Amino acid sequence: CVASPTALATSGDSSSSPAPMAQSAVVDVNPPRGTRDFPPEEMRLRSWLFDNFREVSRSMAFEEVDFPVLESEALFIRKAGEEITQQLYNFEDKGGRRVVLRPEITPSLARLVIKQGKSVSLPLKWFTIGQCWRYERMTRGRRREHYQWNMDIFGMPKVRAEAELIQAIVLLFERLGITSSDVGIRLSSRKVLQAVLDMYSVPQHLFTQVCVIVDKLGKLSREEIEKELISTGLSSEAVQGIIEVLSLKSLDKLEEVLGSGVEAVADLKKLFSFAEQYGYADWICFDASVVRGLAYYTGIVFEAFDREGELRAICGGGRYDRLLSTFGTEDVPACGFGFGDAVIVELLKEKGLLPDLSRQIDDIVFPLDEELEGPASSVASSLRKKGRSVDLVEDKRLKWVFKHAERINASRLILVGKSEWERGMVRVKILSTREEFEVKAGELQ
Ligand SMILES: CC(=O)Nc1cnc2ccccc2c1
Repeated sequence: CVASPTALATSGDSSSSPAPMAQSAVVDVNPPRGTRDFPPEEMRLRSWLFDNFREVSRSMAFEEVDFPVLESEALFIRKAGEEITQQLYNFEDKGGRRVVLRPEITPSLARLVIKQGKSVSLPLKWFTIGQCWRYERMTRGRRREHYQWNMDIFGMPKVRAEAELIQAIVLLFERLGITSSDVGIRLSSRKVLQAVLDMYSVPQHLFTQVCVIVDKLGKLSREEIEKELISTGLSSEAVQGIIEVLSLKSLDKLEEVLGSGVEAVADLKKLFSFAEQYGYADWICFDASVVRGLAYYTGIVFEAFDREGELRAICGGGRYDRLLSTFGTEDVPACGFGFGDAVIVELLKEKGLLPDLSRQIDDIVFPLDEELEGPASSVASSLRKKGRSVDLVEDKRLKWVFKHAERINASRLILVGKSEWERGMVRVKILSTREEFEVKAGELQ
């Protein structure tokens, strides 16, 4: 049966306060659970943040790309037990296709690289800012969508790619006023874990599962981690060996344990020497416990965190040299990061670094009476063609117009009055100096 209007009005979650009980019910005006609206003020902050993402991407000579938010589910079916693949926002469309709202962007990037195949020359440096989704059980009450800035390099096998991506992250933080005493970037390599598993002759097929489990260090207790590792079939020596190596915080100690000439150590040393040359050495530190939670990473991995507070991950990424072969084609070395829109804003709030983003309009054009609405249109139109932002206001009292001018921080008020217009003039009021004068309408700019 069709829900009665009252049922409609009261449906939805408790946080959506239903409109007062009118005869015909109002739909639930809140967005779906876990999603956000962006009214003008929030949208100005989001645009400011995204413009900074874009500016850094431009300065690094990355090209912008984009993809559908809707993707085939097949792109995200992975067996490593990652949280992200256990919370797919998936469904069957009307054509019976298994589709998802994408939980991340890297697989779409890889899909496009494969699709473009031989027609693109490597290396590719691509970026995008896109909405990602997850379907969490109501319990957690966490957000089900966020926007991510992704920067990825395809076809650059050496550590230069990681060095470039870390510079992009540091440039972004510096643009926002965040310093290396606010935020650090922890880095390591999954080849460290690979070397440890080899030491204990752990079969290769367990590698990604072990990575996903070890990534929970800091979220789960050490006992829980050990239990999960044992349950994948690791010997307790291997488990102890892993935990011991992952607690290392110095490259030299790592070299002692793994032996010299290990690829992981060479890569990381190279990256640290690059960091000196780029000038971001004081932002980064080696931390063997960094593995990141995505199954496809194969090499260096990194994440930025706030040095105070609960050490939240602000962004993270790494090398994924073998993702394309999981889609059935030959591998292209790749490296990238994702930078979410939520934690960074929390951090900026805590640091008092949120910018003042009030509205800023150049001109208000206001006809002083109805018969001047036509002339006011031509005045507004010619100013707009000259690139001015113009708010054309009518049917208001002058008192309201002055208040409105203040609210939107207009620079000028252009009054179109009968006597002036008959002489081909308009009255201009500069709102900052209160200066007022007449100008020939045709000469206004
Ligand atoms: C802090 C936050 O909103 N995180 C968040 C929110 N939505 C997501 C959706 C997909 C993947 C990761 C996500 C992460």
